[in-house]
Amino acid sequence: MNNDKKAQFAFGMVGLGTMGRNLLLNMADNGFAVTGYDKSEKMLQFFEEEGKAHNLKGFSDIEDFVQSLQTPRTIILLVPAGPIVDSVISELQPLLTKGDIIIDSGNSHFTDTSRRYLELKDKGIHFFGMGISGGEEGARFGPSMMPGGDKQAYAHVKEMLEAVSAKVNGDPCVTYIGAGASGHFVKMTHNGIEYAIMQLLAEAYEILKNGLGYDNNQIQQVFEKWNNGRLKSFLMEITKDVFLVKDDKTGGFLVDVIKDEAKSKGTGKWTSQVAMDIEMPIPIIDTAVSTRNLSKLKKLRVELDEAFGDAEKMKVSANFIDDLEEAFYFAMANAYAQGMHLLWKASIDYEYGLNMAEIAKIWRGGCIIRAEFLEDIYQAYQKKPDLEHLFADSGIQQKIKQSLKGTRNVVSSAINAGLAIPCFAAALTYFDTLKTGRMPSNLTQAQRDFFGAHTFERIDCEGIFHANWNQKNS
Ligand SMILES: NC(=O)C1=CN([C@@H]2O[C@H](COP(=O)(O)OP(=O)(O)OC[C@H]3O[C@@H](n4cnc5c(N)ncnc54)[C@H](OP(=O)(O)O)[C@@H]3O)[C@@H](O)[C@H]2O)C=CC1
Ligand SMILES: O=C(CO)[C@H](O)[C@H](O)COP(=O)(O)O
Repeated sequence: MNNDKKAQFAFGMVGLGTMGRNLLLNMADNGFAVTGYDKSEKMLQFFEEEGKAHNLKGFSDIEDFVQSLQTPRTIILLVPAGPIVDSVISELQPLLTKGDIIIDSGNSHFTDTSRRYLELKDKGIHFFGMGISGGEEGARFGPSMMPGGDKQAYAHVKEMLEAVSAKVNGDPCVTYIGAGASGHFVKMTHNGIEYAIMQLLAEAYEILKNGLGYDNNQIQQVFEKWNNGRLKSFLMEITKDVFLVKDDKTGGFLVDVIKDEAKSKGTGKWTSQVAMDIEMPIPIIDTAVSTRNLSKLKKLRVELDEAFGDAEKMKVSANFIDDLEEAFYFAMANAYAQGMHLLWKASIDYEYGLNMAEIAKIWRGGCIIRAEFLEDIYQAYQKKPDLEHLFADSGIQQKIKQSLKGTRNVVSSAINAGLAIPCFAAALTYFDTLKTGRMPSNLTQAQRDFFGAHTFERIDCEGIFHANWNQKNS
């Protein structure tokens, strides 16, 4: 796109909160003339602060906003997910022209996106569900973006999205994800992985603090060291920095005065719900969601803490921190593997046609789950694009094998001490189950047939069987 074309106002933003405001400025910085609309007074404030310095226009009337844009218009929505998205679309729709594009970049549920995609397709409007990740900073200086929708319409937005996205080795952290709601499905899964990694970091903190008795400075140093190695990631980086921040009110560390109840907006829960629907096991993500819910049971936890007593200090060997690094690597790898496995299955079930290597590639930069390990994931799926599970890759297998001893030591030591490490434990039990050639599920099948005549299959011949299990007295 030449500069004259970029200077034509064809891109608009609805919602100028944390994400919309920053993405709009990012687009303007990249030479795109952009128009913003927000129903609140934020709009006027925003354009007073930023309007003069950039190629920006702002409107508080939605009709003026739409009319200010040249066709085909591209309108990005960064408003809260849910009914507000529907209400904005119904306000916009009569004002639009066939061929215009709406991109919903909020964290919408992918089933809402499928519905909106079909409703707008009927009206000649291209609808993209585009996950965006990177928070405030990412939106401003380079997020990772996951657009799904009409492939031909993508050509209209490709250059702009590539320009504003984060870059890794010069490659943009955005790609066409696939048909329909695939963009939002992939973003939802990204957030599921985000929940899992955040919980693993919290459990590492628990082990260091309550298992080993480390103070915040020592904990900070461990995370800092890890962030200089193979565990390097955005979440590790911000976590190490959390332990540096002092509280103005008490003079102590801020982290120590934060209430231990973790909130959530729902994307992690959706990941688990969908995984159950399509029968894909993602127990680390499920456990991370449940653990946030457990954290909310503060009153009950305090009561039971008094009844059952504290965890013990861990009795550990000299190289325990190295074991913990291995355990973190192992559990983190399992969390990414489960997320990728979910995407692999969703791609088949929903006919998304996902390119797993490309997804790993655009997650290497800009997004919340960006991590050194994504380079390994990218390489594995590049080598074998239809890889069912990350652990079927021989390179990954080597690394997992090397981290197993330390993982078993950490998980068993923590469990023996009575420390809660639900996601580390879920990672290990998931792995141990996945590598079990013959599970005890034959017994489950026998029980189902016993009480409900649900039938079973045999290992020695084809067919469906039912047995008379009431033979004890015969
Ligand atoms: N914050 C983050 O780190 C990330 C957020 N997201 C997703 O992006 C979306 C936006 O998030 P975020 O920017 O944080 O949210 P904010 O609440 O900061 O911003 C949303 C903006 O939309 C405005 N708005 C609400 N209703 C309307 C309407 N009917 N017409 C026009 N404007 C409206 C709000 O105005 P008012 O405040 O007056 O209601 C507000 O200015 C959400 O879906 C979120 O889940 C995705 C990735 C990261
Ligand atoms: O999408 C995001 C990052 O990728 C958001 O920050 C996300 O909404 C955070 O989720 P939650 O509030 O449930 O922790």
